Amino acid sequence: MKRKINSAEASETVQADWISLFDQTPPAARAAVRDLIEKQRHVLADAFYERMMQDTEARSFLDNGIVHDRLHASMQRWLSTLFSCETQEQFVTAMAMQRHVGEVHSRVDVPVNIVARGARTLKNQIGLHLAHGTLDRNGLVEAVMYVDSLIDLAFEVMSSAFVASHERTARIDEAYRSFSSGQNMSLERERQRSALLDWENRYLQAVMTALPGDDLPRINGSSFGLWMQHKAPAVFRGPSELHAVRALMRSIDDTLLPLCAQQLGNNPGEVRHLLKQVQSKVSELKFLTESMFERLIDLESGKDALTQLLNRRFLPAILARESEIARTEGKPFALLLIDVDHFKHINDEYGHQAGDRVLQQVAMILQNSVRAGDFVFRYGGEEFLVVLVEMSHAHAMRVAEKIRTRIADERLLISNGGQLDITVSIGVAMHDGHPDYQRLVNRADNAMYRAKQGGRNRCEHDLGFCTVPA
Ligand SMILES: Nc1nc2c(ncn2[C@@H]2O[C@H](COP(=O)(O)OP(=O)(O)OP(=O)(O)O)[C@@H](O)[C@H]2O)c(=O)[nH]1
Repeated sequence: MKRKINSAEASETVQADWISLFDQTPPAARAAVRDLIEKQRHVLADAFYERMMQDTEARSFLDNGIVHDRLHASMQRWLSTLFSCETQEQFVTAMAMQRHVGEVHSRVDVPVNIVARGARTLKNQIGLHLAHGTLDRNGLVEAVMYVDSLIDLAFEVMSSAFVASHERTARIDEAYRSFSSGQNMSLERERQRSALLDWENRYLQAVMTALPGDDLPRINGSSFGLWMQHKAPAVFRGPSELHAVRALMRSIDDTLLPLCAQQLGNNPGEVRHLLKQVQSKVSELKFLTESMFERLIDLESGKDALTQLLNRRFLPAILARESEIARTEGKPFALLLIDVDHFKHINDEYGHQAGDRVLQQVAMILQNSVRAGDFVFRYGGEEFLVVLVEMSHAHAMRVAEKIRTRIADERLLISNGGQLDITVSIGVAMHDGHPDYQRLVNRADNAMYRAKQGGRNRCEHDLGFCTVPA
């Protein structure tokens, strides 16, 4: 098990590095830097912001009067605090300041690369000022190295606080998401269906009874609208449909309702026309909402709706865990990537429904060909992925071959009592100790591709760096 370094140990290392930097840098060089910073901190802060404002990415975080004024003062404070450290106590205070800055950056979501760019800018600016000062060549080198190392130390502390805070936020976000989506989603779907219907009815009633210029009920303020704006982003994790839902609601509220209100009592023909437009937008809203809920319900259950196999959602977690077991307990695993041959032809010749039935039967054969501890996924349209746990290469090849022959021998049923012979191509890859599981999937994919190239209805393998005998 990899031992994690805790933050106390990490800050001890930074402190030890600072002490040795302090000891190695002659007092004259440190004093020259400290004096320069005290005299020029305003100029340095100016130059820093001027440079960062030229940067499109950075500008979006700084382009605001209050932020600019406050940050300008904090930048000067930051420079003074960091470069005036003479005692260990002052250094501890300076490092606490770096942690605080890292946490603020995480809350504001300033990307680390922008902070690194800022650090580089500052080093540059201070270096230029030093170069124009009175230090001799040696003194200049010592002072520049001191500035670089001290800013690097500050950046290191800032980054580790940033990462820790980001991880905390991500965990909380994830917990909130699971909590939100863990609620009964089928029930929530019903609730939102009826909330939308309820708004539609209220709107229709208002159109019948309201007088010209009266306000019509806005969809954004309805129970459906509020749920979509505030809860849906956490539940659906921001799929593109959600943007479309919001755009539709905006166009109803901002365009159609005001036009409709103007025409009430004046122009019944125009009101009818607008009503139809609202109804068509509501139909789109219903469709989008249904498809978001449907996808979520499938995903949450971890099951593929057609085959009842695992969907891809848990694949990264399962492969990461199996890689860990293989690494720590020496229990290798194998991956099979199985692709139905000429599946497009089956769809074209016998129809999509027949294709679906074939996929269901292949899924059943796969489930019945592996042990209870193995994992079977629907990986893509007509692609399946099997994780064979605690498996030698020779054994994995035997399982692959068994699956291939079973599928080739079985007559699959399609509608109207028809039967079909199909074959599959299989790529086998053994876990070879590489920690990146995507590489393992790619290797199985390459082997499967070779099986296709080699004439289909066959198994090919990829051993990677594995030394297991075949
Ligand atoms: N019936 C059905 N068809 C699907 C599903 N998912 C994907 N497909 C179809 O599967 C077909 C895959 O075709 P291709 O990728 O060309 O592969 P192929 O015809 O199997 O050819 P080879 O893999 O080269 O042997 C496409 O026509 C997809 O539309 C599904 O859920 N049901």
